[in-house]
Amino acid sequence: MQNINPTKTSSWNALTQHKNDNLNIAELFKADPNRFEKYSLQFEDQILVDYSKNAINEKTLTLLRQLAEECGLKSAAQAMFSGEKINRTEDRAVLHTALRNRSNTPVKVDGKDVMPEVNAVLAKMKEFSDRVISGEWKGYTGKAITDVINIGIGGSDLGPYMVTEALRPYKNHLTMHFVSNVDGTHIAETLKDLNPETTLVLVASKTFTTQETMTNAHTARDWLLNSVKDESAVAKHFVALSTNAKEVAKFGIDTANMFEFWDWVGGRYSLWSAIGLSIVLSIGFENFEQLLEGAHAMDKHFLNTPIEKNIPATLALVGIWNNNFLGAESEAILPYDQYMHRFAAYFQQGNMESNGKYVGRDGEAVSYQTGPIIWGEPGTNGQHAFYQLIHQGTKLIPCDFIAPAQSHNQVGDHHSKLLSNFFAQTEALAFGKSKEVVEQEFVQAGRSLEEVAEIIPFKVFTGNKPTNSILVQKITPFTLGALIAMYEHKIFVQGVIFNIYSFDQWGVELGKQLANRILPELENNEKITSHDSSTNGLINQFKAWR
Ligand SMILES: O=P(O)(O)OC[C@H]1O[C@H](O)[C@@H](O)[C@@H](O)[C@@H]1O
Repeated sequence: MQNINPTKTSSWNALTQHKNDNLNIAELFKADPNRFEKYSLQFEDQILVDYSKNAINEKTLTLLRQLAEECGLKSAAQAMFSGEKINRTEDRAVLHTALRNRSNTPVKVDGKDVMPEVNAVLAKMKEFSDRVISGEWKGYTGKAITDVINIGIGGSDLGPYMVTEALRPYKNHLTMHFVSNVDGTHIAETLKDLNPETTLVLVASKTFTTQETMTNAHTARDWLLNSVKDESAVAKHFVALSTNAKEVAKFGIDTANMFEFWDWVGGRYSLWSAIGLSIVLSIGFENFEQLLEGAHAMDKHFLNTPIEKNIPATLALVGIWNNNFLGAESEAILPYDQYMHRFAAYFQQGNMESNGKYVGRDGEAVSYQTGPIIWGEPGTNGQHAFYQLIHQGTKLIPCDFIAPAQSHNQVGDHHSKLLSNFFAQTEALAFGKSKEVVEQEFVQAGRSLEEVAEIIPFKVFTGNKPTNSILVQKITPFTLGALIAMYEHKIFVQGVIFNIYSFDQWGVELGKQLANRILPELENNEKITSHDSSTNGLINQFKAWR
C-alpha cells in the first residue's frame, strides 16, 4: 500500500477550508426537499442506509471522494482482496474476504490458492456440527451434547458471541456459553450449572498462547477430568480452533479435533473462519453459510461499486468528515434490536484495535486524528442513560442508529413503539428545538413567558447532531453478514485514508509483557520495590489484603 499523508493532499486542504461553511443540518434539509433521495443508499433491497442527517452537502462529498482517490483507496482495496501482504508490520496478507468468498474464485497467497483449504475447513465444520446437533456425537459416557462453551477472548470471543446472540431466533437446542475473562468468576459461574458429560468445550485462540484463554481452558479440562478421571475423555469434549497446531497438541487436544485457520485472518476479523464454530453449532451450518453469503455480497458491492454509491466507502468518508474536520472524538453505535446487544462491543474491538494507531505508514507519528472511540448500547436503554449528553452536552457524538423493520417477536405494539423512538431520536438530534418553539409550548400550556423565562434556555436543543440511520428489513443471517462486512470495510477505508496499518495490534503487547513480569512477584509475600512508587504501593497493599 502506498504511503500518502492525507493532510498533504489538495482535497484535505479544501475540506479544511470548507469546514468554515458551517453547514447546518436543518438548513440543508430546508434548502433541498430531495435530500433523503440524494443521500441514502440501498443494499439488495434489504438494507437502507440514510446518511442525509449529516452536516454535508455536494461539495463535502465531492471533496471526500477526491480524498479517497488521492489516498489510493481503489488500489488498496484491490491489494487486500488479491492477497497482497498489506499487513506490513506482521508481513501478512489480510484475507477475511476469502473466508466468505462464495464465488470460490482463486485467491492466492505466495502464489498458492487458499480456497481449497478454506473449503476443506468449512466442510469439516459442517460434518462436525451436524453430528453434535443431531446427537450422534457422544460424550465420554455416551451421552449427547447439550451445552457448548466457547473459551476465547478478543476476536476469539466477541464475534462469535455477538453473532450467536444476534441470531438467537435461528438457534437450535444447544445452549451456548462464552467464557473470556481470566477472572475465575467467569468460568466458575459458567461451570457451576453444567454437566461435564454433556458439555463440549471449544478452545478458541488464534495463537493458542493467550494467557486468559489457556488458563480458562486448563480449568475447564481439570473440571472434566475431576469428574470422569480418564484423559481419553478430552478427545470427546474438547476441540481447538486455532492456527497453531503445535500448541494445540501440547495442550492435549488431538489435532484431528482441531479446526484450522491461517495467519492471514486477523483475530477481530475471524468470526468467518473456524472461530465461527460456536455460531455453526448454535444456528446450524446452512445459516452460517447465509451469514457468509451476506458478507460476500457486501464484499462484491464494496469492490465493484463506484464510490458515489458505495455504502462502506460513503460511511467511512462521512465518518472522516465528522472525525477529522468537525472534531468528533467518538462514534456511538446504537442498535434498536435487543438481539444485537453486543454489536457495539464487537466493533469497539473491530474499529479501535484496527485504527487506534499513532504511527503512519512512513513510520512517523501522524499529525491528525486517527480512529474514533467506539461505544454504544442497544436502543431505548441508551435513551434513558446517556442520550442527554448526545442531545445537550458539549461534545459532538455522531451516531449510527440501526433497526430492523420486522421484529422476530411480534409482541403487541412493542415494535412500533421501539421504532417510533428510533425515528424520533435522529429527528430530534438533527433538528433540535428552538427557543421560539419552547416559548410557544409554554404559551400553549397557559404559562406566561415572564414566569418561565429563567428555565427556557435549559429546554432548548441546538440540533445539528449528525446521525446515520440503518434500517434493515429483518435481521437474518444474510443481512447480519452484510452489516458486519459493511462496518469492516468502513474501517478499512478509514485506515487507508489515515495512512496507518489497520491489521496489526502492537498496542496490546506492553500490558501483556508487564503482567508476565508481575505475576511471579505476586507468588510470594516479599515487599516489592522493582517498580515505580505507585505500582509498588498497589502491589504491596494487595499482598497485605489478600
Ligand atoms: O485468538 P487469540 O490468539 O487468543 O487472541 C485473542 C486476542 O489477543 C489480543 O488481545 C489481540 O491480538 C486480539 O486481536 C486478539 O483477538
